[in-house]
Amino acid sequence: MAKPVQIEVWNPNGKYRVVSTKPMPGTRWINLLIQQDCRVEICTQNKTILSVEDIIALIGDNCDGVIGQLTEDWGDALFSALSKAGGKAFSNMAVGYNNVDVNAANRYGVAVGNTPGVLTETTAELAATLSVAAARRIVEADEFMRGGLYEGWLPHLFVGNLLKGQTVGVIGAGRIGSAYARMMVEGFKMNLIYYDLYQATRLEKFVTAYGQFLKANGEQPVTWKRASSMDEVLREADVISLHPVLDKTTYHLVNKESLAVMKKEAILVNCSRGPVIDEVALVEHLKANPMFRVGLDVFEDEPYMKPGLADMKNAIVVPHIASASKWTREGMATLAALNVLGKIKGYPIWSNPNSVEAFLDENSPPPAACPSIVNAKAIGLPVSKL
Ligand SMILES: NC(=O)c1ccc[n+]([C@@H]2O[C@H](COP(=O)([O-])OP(=O)(O)OC[C@H]3O[C@@H](n4cnc5c(N)ncnc54)[C@H](O)[C@@H]3O)[C@@H](O)[C@H]2O)c1
Ligand SMILES: O=C(O)[C@H](O)CO
Repeated sequence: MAKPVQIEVWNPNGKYRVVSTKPMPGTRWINLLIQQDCRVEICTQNKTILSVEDIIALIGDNCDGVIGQLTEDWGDALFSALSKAGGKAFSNMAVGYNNVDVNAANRYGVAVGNTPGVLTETTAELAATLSVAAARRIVEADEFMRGGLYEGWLPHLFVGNLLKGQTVGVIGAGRIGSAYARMMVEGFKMNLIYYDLYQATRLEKFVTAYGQFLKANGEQPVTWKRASSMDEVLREADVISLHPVLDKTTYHLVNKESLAVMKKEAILVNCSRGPVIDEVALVEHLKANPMFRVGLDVFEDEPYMKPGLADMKNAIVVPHIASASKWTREGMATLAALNVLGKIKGYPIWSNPNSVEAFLDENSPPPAACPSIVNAKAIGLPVSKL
């Protein structure tokens, strides 16, 4: 049994007990819970990643629901503890839920919530930021200036990659991948090639329409192409951004062999999950190809980087901040809380997890529904008709 953990309690006499394993941005998520007669217990322990034992101690012997984090191992042990405590509601404060054993949750009839949609543009904006920063060697140039090394303008100083008219590649053209693709096409007039298991029809229509607009104005139209394989994207694109889910089909999707088919001066960006890239192979590729550049927000062994990565000047590395805007993180907290609250109150599941704006309007009460439950069908939850 882990030692008792530090907690902050809201509405101590609430009928339902909801635990949050981390303090989360904003207060709307707390108010929405306490207004519905929940006692909210927030773990304030100064420990970045809680262990299974820590969370079992938090759950205790009476708990109606838990809001957890992507850094936590939500499997049989935690869902068993939550079920024994009388709880059937869990939500990740994240859209990705590869840290959750959904089959284990199904065995205990626990709903698994996630937070899609609210973080789409914020995440895509960081992927675009890393793309441009890598293309124009911003971090290297900043360090050069701060190091007092600048002696005046030079023709070859920090020459990087032009984006306009080049090809942007997207692996995983879902919500975020499509938003990123549009930013790079509409913002930098790049041509798109994407690979996904499903056709990104809406994205294709946007790019077609933008191309027609440019042509009507006497400019070179942009184009799109759906690749028949991931390698086709890696071979043709100048900038490639990874936005698939992490599952057994995308683990080490980018490896030594796929890196070898990429252009020697290509840019690779990863704002999905670290294990989508074989990071050991990436470090070797960066060492052997100084003109190849990466922008990484996620890492295979977070919070650690594989040996050598931190020394690479052709790598930009940031600590999993792609969804880190105030509005977005407060919205994620709200969606996660409403997933748990909705399950506790017996609400149906929202019919479109790609459109969650109704839950984010601070001036009106949220719909009486769970924004996004990934195993709703498996545990027989009804879908809202709202
Ligand atoms: N770095 C961050 O802070 C951050 C923020 C948000 C999301 N994410 C990650 O991004 C992922 C995507 O989020 P989303 O909202 O766009 O999800 P999404 O479900 O809308 O899109 C994921 C896409 O990946 C595609 N895909 C699945 N397997 C594939 C494969 N083998 N090859 C190619 N494509 C494949 C799916 O068809 C889908 O279109 C999340 O699962 C999460 O892990 C990271
Ligand atoms: O999956 C997610 O939502 C991110 O990794 C955190 O925002």
